[in-house]
Amino acid sequence: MTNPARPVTPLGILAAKLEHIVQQAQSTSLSAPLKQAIEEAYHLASGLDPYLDRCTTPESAALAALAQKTQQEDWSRRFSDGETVRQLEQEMLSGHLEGQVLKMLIHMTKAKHVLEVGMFTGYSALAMAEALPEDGTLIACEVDPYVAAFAQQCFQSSPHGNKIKVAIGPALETMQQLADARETFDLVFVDADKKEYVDYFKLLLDSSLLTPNGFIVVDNTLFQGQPYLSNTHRTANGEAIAHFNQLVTADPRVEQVLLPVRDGVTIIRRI
Ligand SMILES: C[S@@+](CC[C@H](N)C(=O)[O-])C[C@H]1O[C@@H](n2cnc3c(N)ncnc32)[C@H](O)[C@@H]1O
Repeated sequence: MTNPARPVTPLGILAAKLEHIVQQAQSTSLSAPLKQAIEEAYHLASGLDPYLDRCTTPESAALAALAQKTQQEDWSRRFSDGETVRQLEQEMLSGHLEGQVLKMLIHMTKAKHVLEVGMFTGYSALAMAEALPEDGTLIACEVDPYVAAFAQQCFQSSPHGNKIKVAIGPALETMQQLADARETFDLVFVDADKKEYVDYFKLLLDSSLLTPNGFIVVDNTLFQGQPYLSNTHRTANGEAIAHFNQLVTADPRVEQVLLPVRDGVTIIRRI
């Protein structure tokens, strides 16, 4: 049994709101041109994601299977039964478009050593591993042992799974241990606790974890639109991302671009 994912991106939320408005507008006395304009706005918003998917190289069979397995899992039950340490949800998975963006970034930068901060069921980790050379490595930080085991099982069915090493524990501790061990990474993908994003960023820039020409790629930097909406609409995570975005923008050590891919992806380069 699969459950439909709820919209968690600015575009997905906009499309869902417009769908609701289209339905409400049917039973009102709005003029026909206004009803048509509302419907056109809905199609403009709701058609984009499926079109991006269709125009993007399909995901591998291993990634498709991992996504399906994630969708079929009863995450609320796992949490209430005490199997996961926090409430996880299928919407955490990055997915086809973002996975392909990450793969392209690995190819374009010729990264060989990658660090992932926040793995969940391993979709982005496996997508990046698929783009790494045979001797490439990826260390994935994940605090939840249940989901770490879930991901490791999925990695076994891919020829690229052996490039991935999972570090179970709080990401900041793992990152500090890696820094102390003088490990370095060409690309770091940040996708764990939104309230810790500032700390991940500071540690990456203040240590030698990032190679001199390395890149930091950060997920959810549009956080459902909350950073650019009035702060009365912000959750604690939305507030944390708004603060993170401000901090990065003001940091003279880096240049960055925020791309409206899924829930926002920021690419950061140390200058
Ligand atoms: C949004 S999900 C990651 C999604 C994944 N990158 C993907 O693309 O499918 C965030 C993950 O970070 C983990 N996490 C949250 N806080 C963490 C922390 N302090 N240290 C390590 N992992 C953490 C959560 O357990 C969750 O699995």
